[in-house]
Amino acid sequence: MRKFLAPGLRPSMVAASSRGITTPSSRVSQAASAIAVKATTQSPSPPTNTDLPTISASPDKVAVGWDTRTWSRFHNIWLRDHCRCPQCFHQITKQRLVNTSEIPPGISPSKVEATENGLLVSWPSSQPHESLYPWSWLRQNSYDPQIPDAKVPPREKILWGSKIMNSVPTVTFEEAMAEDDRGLHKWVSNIHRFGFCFVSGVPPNPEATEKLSQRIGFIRETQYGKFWDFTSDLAKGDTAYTMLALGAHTDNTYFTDPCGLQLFHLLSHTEGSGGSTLLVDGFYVASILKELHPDAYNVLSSTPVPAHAAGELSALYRPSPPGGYPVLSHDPVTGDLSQVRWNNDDRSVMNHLSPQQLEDWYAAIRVWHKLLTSADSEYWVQLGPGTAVIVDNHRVLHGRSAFTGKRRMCGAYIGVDEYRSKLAVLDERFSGKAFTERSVWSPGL
Ligand SMILES: C[N+](C)(C)CCCC[C@H](N)C(=O)O
Ligand SMILES: O=C(O)CCC(=O)C(=O)O
Repeated sequence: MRKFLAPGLRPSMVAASSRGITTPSSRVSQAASAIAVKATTQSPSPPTNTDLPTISASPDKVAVGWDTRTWSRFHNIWLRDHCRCPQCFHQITKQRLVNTSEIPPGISPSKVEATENGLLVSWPSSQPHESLYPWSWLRQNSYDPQIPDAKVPPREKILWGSKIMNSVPTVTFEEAMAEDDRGLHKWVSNIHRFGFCFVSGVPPNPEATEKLSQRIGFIRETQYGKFWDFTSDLAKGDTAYTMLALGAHTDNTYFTDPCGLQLFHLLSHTEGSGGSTLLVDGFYVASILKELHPDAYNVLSSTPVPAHAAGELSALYRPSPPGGYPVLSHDPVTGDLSQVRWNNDDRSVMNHLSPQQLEDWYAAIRVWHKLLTSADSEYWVQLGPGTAVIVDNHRVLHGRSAFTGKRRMCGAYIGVDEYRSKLAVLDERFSGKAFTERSVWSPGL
């Protein structure tokens, strides 16, 4: 099979062989080995489907040619660090065993070979060591360059405004509780896609509601307790325990790690009216803000906002660092919006900005608030016994109208990592392929 060098690679110190490339275990002078490889000038024929990828070794990298246009380059140290053999990677715990700091910085394979099962790399050492990397795993984890179409596609999010009322995501209590977890997968998939989901047919009691909450993950205990069952008696030092209206907000802005999900189930409301529930898709509103008011979007994405929970003498919560976090946070890798944090009632004194920053921030939150409270953004719904709603507290804001009478609400927080873990586990199980055990090559490990 013809050998050719990856674009941008110098004739490497390799001796081509029929099935692989044998590199001297220690570095030899360039002149002595460059003749070992005849750099081809013709454009190489693209590997057909039956062909194995083409490989090429340079002093510090191994290149893999997927086709004539797509080459990936992997640092030798990266390859050695990512060996997944039983000596280097615990096959059950999926934890790295190799001591990365002991990998020689200038490590170079003694041999690299394209095999049916993947890239086979032999490492020079007192005990010969071989690493095999499946082709699909290498392509999926290619970083030089990134190969987007090889990656697991991200789950779709559907952004919504008030018109969501015409087709609200719902599962039944029976589905969510079913032991085969298919209904649970449907429930958490809806939460991820829409940022909220109703559950109908919930027995109107706290016990069933708590069991429902625990289907996703263990309940996150806070200063408000574990599973909460509350009314307007200021049992806790927070306006949620009053009859006051609450504007669209996300909870726990005073925590470093705001809860991931919040479940609400209105158990009863007698001798009065009001108390409607407000839902707003913060990602939808942020997308409009970004489009129409990019400067304001940037201000809300970069200005830290301090917050506190100080209503209980036994607790005084502030996030770490105390300056807080911006209203809009982004994934540092993809740049995508990752979290909305907004609770104007729980915001602390703004004493950390310059006069200009302060003016810019107030102007930005004015625009933000206008969009949040527009008829196009707000989805109002009257909850009642039997219908619970769960909300992605990192995306969807919630609130309520003022009310009179006796109103009893119960629910719980679930941590964001518990929620994301459950979704990932259910995605594994219901991915369509037979899933018996998690592979050391599972995406993202
Ligand atoms: C949910 N529960 C009634 C227990 C507490 C509500 C706490 C609300 C708080 N102001 C926040 O935004 O986090
Ligand atoms: O009472 C309600 O309907 C919602 C209360 C609330 O916003 C909260 O607990 O965070």
